[in-house]
Amino acid sequence: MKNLIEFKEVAKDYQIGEVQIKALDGVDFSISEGEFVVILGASGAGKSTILNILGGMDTPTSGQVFVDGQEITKFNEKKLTEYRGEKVGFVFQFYNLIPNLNALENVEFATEVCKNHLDAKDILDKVGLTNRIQNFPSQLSGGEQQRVAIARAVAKNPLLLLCDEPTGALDYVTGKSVLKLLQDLNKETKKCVVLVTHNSAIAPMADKVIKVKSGKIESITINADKQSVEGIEW
Ligand SMILES: Nc1ncnc2c1ncn2[C@@H]1O[C@H](COP(=O)(O)OP(=O)(O)OP(=O)(O)O)[C@@H](O)[C@H]1O
Repeated sequence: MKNLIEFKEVAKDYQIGEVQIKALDGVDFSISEGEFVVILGASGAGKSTILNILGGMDTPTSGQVFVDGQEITKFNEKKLTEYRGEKVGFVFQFYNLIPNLNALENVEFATEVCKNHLDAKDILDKVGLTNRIQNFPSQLSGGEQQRVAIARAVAKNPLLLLCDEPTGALDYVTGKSVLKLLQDLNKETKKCVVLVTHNSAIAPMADKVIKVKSGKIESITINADKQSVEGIEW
């Protein structure tokens, strides 16, 4: 299958006073169209830095990143803003919904600027929130808020769905149902999902597992027989 994403020798350094932190150090990997990828590693390994660079929210110190044939590391601010707006859907640990907009308005607000967006109501149906679209975030459970956040990301009809610890604030059962939703959406829409986590137990649900350690790639594994989330226990 065609490569959708390529990281080539990507490095990210932070200078804090006298100390240089190598958040990423020569990171190479590729991701194919439609893949469900889990980026796994301990706290501080560099997972979020990879995701932020891939999402155009951060830029590397050196190296190249290609997405869909374009070198995003050559993009200026304007092109990066377009890229973030049109091509990338984000799902974060703490949902980041707008408190004074209801579920439907949260999704519509995000899709307003996207040319190829999908119908907000249809997507909220798909994530199981048909009867909750008028609710404000404070009137929704954590799991429901994360479903709204996923709907908001998916409704943009992006090229990639990037998820940073999407179940980090949820209990086991709710977290599992959110992972199942992401797995189902990946299967149905064939959109590439990249999910960052420290939970190695969920690795079997991925097509590809990229392990990160101290800013370097420790291993890249292809799961020949990936599993449905329902069949995984942790
Ligand atoms: N803005 C920053 N300034 C200085 N150091 C940073 C900055 N952002 C990240 N780092 C450092 O870079 C390294 C990688 O951080 P990163 O957030 O990517 O790790 P992570 O694997 O996502 O960790 P976690 O699971 O705890 O979120 C860490 O040592 C972190 O302290």
